[in-house]
Amino acid sequence: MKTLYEPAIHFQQVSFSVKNKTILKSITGSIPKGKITTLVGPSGAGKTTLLKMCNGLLTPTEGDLFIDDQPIASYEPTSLRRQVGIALQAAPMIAGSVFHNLALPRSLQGKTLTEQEAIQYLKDVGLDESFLQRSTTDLSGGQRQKVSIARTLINQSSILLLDEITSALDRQSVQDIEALIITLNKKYNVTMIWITHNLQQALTIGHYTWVMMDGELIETGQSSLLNAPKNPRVAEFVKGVNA
Ligand SMILES: Nc1ncnc2c1ncn2[C@@H]1O[C@H](COP(=O)(O)OP(=O)(O)OP(=O)(O)O)[C@@H](O)[C@H]1O
Repeated sequence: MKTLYEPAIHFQQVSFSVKNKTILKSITGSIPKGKITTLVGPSGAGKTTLLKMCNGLLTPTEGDLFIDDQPIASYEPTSLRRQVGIALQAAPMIAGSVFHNLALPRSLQGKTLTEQEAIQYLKDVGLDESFLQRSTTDLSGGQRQKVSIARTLINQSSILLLDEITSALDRQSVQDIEALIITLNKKYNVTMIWITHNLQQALTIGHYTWVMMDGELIETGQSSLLNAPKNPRVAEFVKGVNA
């Protein structure tokens, strides 16, 4: 398939069914390399299921998925998880210090993270070195999300999956995380897929947007498509959200 941009991820007629229920229906499309693609659609549309395909947490029941032009099945699972990082709304952490959590991805590979490196990663996400020894249980929601994002940087992932990472945050923290994601995208050229229910966020943060409905990919294009959708199903969805 010819695309105008280099794809980081390509879905070729990807379907996913579980217990006779079809959750994803023949998804075909490409996620552009180095850009932010926002993924929107009503609750239950299949957004998280699609995201989980991208780092091997779920496997298509039909169709093919390619990362950097290679079939996803050809990747060794742990190296795939390193290459494709994920940050979730709940920003799950293990009990202990921020440093302990940052060092975890390295220690899983039998490697160490120095304090100096950890401080640099904290700086990348706008936290100073005093956070290094803080307990993760004492962090605010926004700070937790920043640590969770810093943890994904440690693997130097080329693709980052973001699932509703600002949904539980106050307005200031939402703005901080949005600015952080834009900065990191530019600095490290990371391909990002960001699921959001906030259409304004999808529009302003995304370079590109995918719209899903009932397990189908019903529209893709530059995020400005959300301003004046030509597809009547997208128009109805946007109108419903903004009502
Ligand atoms: N393991 C499973 N078994 C059965 N049904 C599932 C399973 N996983 C997901 N589903 C169903 O598939 C549909 C899509 O779920 P998914 O979480 O991908 O949607 P979503 O668009 O991310 O929704 P939301 O915006 O509410 O998070 C939903 O109807 C969900 O209940």
